[in-house]
Amino acid sequence: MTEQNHALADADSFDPSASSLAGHVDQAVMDELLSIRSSIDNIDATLVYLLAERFKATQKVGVLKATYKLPAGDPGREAAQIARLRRLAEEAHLDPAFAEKFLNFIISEVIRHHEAIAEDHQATIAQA
Ligand SMILES: O=C(O)C(=O)C[C@]1(C(=O)O)C=C[C@@H](O)C=C1
Repeated sequence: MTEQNHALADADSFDPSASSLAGHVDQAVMDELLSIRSSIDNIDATLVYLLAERFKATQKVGVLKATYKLPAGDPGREAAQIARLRRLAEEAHLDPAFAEKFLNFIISEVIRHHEAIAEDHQATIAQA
């Protein structure tokens, strides 16, 4: 999404019928598109809630790891989880390469958070 589109799509004023196609396609086609998009809207909202819950859990892991000076990353856990999610993706007819890329993207952000938590923890200890 471009900066300009981002400004237009303010979360508080979400217009489910917003579209650059408005006025350019047949109304019946537009109605069908909007009907499908209502499911996409629910799924995207669910994804945000799911990710928020996941980051709440990994935040706790970050604090635990910082407290006990454990490394941010756990390659053994990552490999096991990636293999599992690739299998689940195949069963669900989702591209397993995409599932792996998506998980790696999330995990790299989690590791960044873990490192920041560990730095804060060390700074707090140094001050005491
Ligand atoms: O389970 C952990 O140890 C985590 O830190 C969480 C998590 C993840 O986001 O799934 C992140 C980093 C690790 O490399 C492995 C897994």
